[in-house]
Amino acid sequence: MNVTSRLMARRTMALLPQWSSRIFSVDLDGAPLYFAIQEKHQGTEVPHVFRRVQQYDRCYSLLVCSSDRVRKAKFYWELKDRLLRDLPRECNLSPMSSFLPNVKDSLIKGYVLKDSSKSSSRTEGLLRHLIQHDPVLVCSYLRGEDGRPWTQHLWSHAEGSTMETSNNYYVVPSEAPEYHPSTLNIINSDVFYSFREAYEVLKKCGDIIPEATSVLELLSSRLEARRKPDFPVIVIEGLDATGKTTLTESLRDTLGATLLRSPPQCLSPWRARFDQEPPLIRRAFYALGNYITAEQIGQEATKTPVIIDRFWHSTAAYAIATAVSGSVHNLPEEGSEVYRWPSDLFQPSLVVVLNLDPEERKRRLMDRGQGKTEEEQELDQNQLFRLRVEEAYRRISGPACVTVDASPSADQVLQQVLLLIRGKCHL
Ligand SMILES: Nc1ncnc2c1ncn2[C@@H]1O[C@H](COP(=O)(O)OP(=O)(O)OP(=O)(O)O)[C@@H](O)[C@H]1O
Ligand SMILES: Nc1ccn([C@@H]2O[C@H](COP(=O)(O)O)[C@@H](O)[C@H]2O)c(=O)n1
Repeated sequence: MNVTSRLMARRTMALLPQWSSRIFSVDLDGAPLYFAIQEKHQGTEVPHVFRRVQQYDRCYSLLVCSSDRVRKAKFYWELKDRLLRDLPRECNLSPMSSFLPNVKDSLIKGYVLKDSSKSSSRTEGLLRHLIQHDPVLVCSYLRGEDGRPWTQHLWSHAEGSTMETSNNYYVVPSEAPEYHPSTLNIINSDVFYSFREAYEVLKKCGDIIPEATSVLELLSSRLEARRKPDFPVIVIEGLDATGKTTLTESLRDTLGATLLRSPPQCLSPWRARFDQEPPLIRRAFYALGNYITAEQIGQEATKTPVIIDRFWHSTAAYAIATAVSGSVHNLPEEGSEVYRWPSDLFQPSLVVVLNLDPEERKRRLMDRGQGKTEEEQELDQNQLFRLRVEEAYRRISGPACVTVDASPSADQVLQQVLLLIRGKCHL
């Protein structure tokens, strides 16, 4: 190793402080399996994940690292498609992450790549290209010989050539952490707790997503002084096809109220565009939508009661449920700061969540027969995702939601919600 190469290798390591304190998590068949690394060879136990990849000839990991969080999010979002397109057919990808246990914002995402193609040249050529041009750290994993454990080798690149670091790390089993790793980065990456945080993300996107600038222009006049509304403000929440539109329109007519929604109408031209973006950008867009709706509430609630079709609960619950995989036990625990209401966002007088049996919801979706967003399809197909969204709704606090059974007739649901409104809001 010459001096430049040594420097490059050190710089690569510096990108990941406390490399050997990190835990690595690989999602195989939806369940995370953990391993750690050690500088010294102790014991011979092979982590479960490496027993599962034995049949592959070669194994690599790619972790996306960049201090520019917009670039990092975009690159990670596009990486999977790129790998699936360019890698040999015999390669298999699984989501992977690395984190410092219980350290917020320490999560780094990536993939484990298992390769059983005849030759390593195509895969390694692609990996070399990636570390030269993109914010990615590559490691290869080698099966130990003579009873020695697997080793991890970090790749670095200098002066036109790629090399593996000479100091190897031994791969060892690790306990599952107390909290699911994806909960570490939710705050201000998936859920935004202030106008400023969400605004900053869209501002940084301006040069790569021109639509972000148009959205920001709509926001420039916001943040007028907030005053307590004269009339009650009631939010109706629930999964798609639970009856929100039907109920909010009936409430509007019965109460002589103004009906608003989040995201507001003025964001419609850009919604489909932001739905294609990675969670960091997509969620910032929806978060800002709530602030625009809050502005409209401020104006309307001086004149009439206001009914809102979706608001903050939707933004936070879907974002949390998407960030975390697997069962509801992987969600941040009840009472976690992840479920708190943003301190600068208007708080409605009442939030009602419509709850519906999954089979009846499916029936209503079929009857309606409209196209579905990817997230709606996911809700349909993935019952764990649906359970996570419902549980996240329930855990959000300040204001908490009141659950109403949406299975009776539309009129019965309306009467039930009117009772709640009259009890809580003295209408
Ligand atoms: N209480 C009810 N009983 C039976 N059918 C209902 C009831 N409420 C609504 N529906 C029907 O279910 C379908 C979905 O209702 P609606 O569009 O109001 O749901 P939604 O929650 O607004 O959906 P989305 O979030 O996807 O817009 C519609 O066809 C509607 O007529
Ligand atoms: N305040 C909101 C409203 C919606 N979302 C996201 O949109 C999807 C559901 O919207 P529908 O128009 O289909 O009802 C859902 O996937 C949410 O992610 C949001 O984030 N915030």
